[in-house]
Amino acid sequence: MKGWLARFAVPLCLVVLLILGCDNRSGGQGTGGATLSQLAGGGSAGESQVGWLGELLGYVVLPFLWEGALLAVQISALAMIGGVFLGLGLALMRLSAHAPIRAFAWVYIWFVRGTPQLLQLVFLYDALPGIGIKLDTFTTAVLGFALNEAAFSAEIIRGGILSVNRNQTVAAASLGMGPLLALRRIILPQAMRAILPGMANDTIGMIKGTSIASVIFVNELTFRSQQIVGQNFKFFTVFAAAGIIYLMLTSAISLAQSALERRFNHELEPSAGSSSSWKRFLGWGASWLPGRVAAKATQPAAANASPVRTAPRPETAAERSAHGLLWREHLLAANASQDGAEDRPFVVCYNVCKSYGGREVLRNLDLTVKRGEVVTIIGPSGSGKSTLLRLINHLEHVDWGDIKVDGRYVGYEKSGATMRPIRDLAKARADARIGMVFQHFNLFNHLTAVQNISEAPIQVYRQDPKKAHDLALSLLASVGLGRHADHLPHRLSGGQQQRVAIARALAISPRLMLFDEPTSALDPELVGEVLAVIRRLAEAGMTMIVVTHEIRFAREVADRVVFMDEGTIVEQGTPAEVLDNPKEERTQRFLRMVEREETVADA
Ligand SMILES: Nc1ncnc2c1ncn2[C@@H]1O[C@H](COP(=O)(O)OP(=O)(O)OP(=O)(O)O)[C@@H](O)[C@H]1O
Repeated sequence: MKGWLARFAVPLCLVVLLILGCDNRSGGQGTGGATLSQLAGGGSAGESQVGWLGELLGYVVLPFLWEGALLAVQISALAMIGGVFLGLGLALMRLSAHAPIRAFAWVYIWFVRGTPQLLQLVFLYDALPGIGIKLDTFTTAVLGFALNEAAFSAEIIRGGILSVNRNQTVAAASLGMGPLLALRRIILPQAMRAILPGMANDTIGMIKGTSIASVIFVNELTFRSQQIVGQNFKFFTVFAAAGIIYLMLTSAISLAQSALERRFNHELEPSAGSSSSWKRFLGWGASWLPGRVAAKATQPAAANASPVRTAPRPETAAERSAHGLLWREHLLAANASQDGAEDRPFVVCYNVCKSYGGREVLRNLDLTVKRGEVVTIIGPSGSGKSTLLRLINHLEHVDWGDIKVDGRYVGYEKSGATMRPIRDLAKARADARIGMVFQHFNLFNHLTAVQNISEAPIQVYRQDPKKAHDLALSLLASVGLGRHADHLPHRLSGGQQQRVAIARALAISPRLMLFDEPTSALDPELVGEVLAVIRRLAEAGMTMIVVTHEIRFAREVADRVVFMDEGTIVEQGTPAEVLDNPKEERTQRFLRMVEREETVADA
């Protein structure tokens, strides 16, 4: 109730005062309104006994004013649509990697935001005929408002896009999504929550701002009010009526905003919260505050859901065998096209160099991985392990050297001694079918577990949605999360999220799986459930490169352990060779340090 009062008491008081003030200032004579036809026809206000409220309502329902309001709405709607599309283009230009494109968008936004809209309208109205373009006043107004809106919405959209974690784009790219697909399916739906309030503000501002179109003789609501006032001099009553009409129009925008915010609230699951847009607008039901919405959202479903941090139910032998079969089937499908090249090294990195801002991160690195081999990479922080994985999947360009997966470059063409990225990098990544699992899971926050998994098969690989959905459900079951199919990522524990991320990578039928410290962001009690899934993948014969700090795990699953330091491979061999009898002093020092840490953790 308090919140309701705080939100609406002040505006309501202002409206009441305005109405009372109108009555007093219009003479307080208790005069009634003129008949509508008199007003519309320009006749003087007739006297009646309906009182000030009746007079005000008379103006509010006046078709002459509503026609003007309709014009204002038409101009705003068309200009808003044009402005948003142009604004999206400008926002993307502002985020472009090419400086001239960024500069062009910046100058446009700077110029349009820095000059009064009134001047822009008058300029368009007077200057365009000078170059042979003659537009009517309505079209000029729509064009003027759209061009102006584009500059403002560009910055709102850019802000929304920037508010989405960059890891979402990286995860989309790793699944073979191109920049536009990732923007449409992953980034914009998440950015909408940040974009909507600003856009609603702009739309409301534009509906009110259409009044300045009267300078080029657009006959909209304010202009029409002025016409009536010019004939009956009832300034306050007529303008108060116009104000009420504006308020009704802008309230409709607020309602639409409320409904859209609900639609794009990825913390709110479909089953949670049933309050309508009206209730939300009025402050009843779910709160406008995201925190409270989220809290409310989780309550009803929580009763049915299992507690988030449960120990995984041990898998039965039958389940294990069924999941093993599913994964083997998956592997066979992915490898079907390969033409008897079993003996060829599957991943070949040769003389790979990578620097960031002059700092060498990988130095002349050579690594080969055989088909079906499990290679774990260990090494101190900053030694370039994650960078190597990102280069193999071409999430980053190599500076020098060669990387081939199954005998092919992933999105490069060779030019002399250097590799040049090709134009359709997304397609190359999709064709390579390299599944990647990240340290911080990078699940798409607005999609449920099952949607996260089926997104790439449907959108990138054009699989039948029903089949993709069924496969996603089986993969979820295979990682022990069958009951969590419809849960959004924030409802899952870290271990569960990571298992969904593994299932998502498996859904693209990968021929190679890259794991980038898959357990290092997890609480110790959740590590086991993720390692169990990776272990089963290894048993199924998946080729894998796993960057990890889990030495015990590396010892258990790896065919080969690679120790990296300062951007190069210091030592590699079987787990027994590298972990039990390391030759290099640097490896020995690292393992002693890890052992100390593990002892402390175990204690
Ligand atoms: N995009 C980037 N821009 C600039 N520097 C980067 C970038 N990515 C990585 N680096 C730097 O490259 C070095 C190697 O990073 P990388 O993440 O590959 O190391 P790592 O061995 O995986 O470390 P950790 O185990 O801590 O994840 C680090 O010093 C890091 O700061």
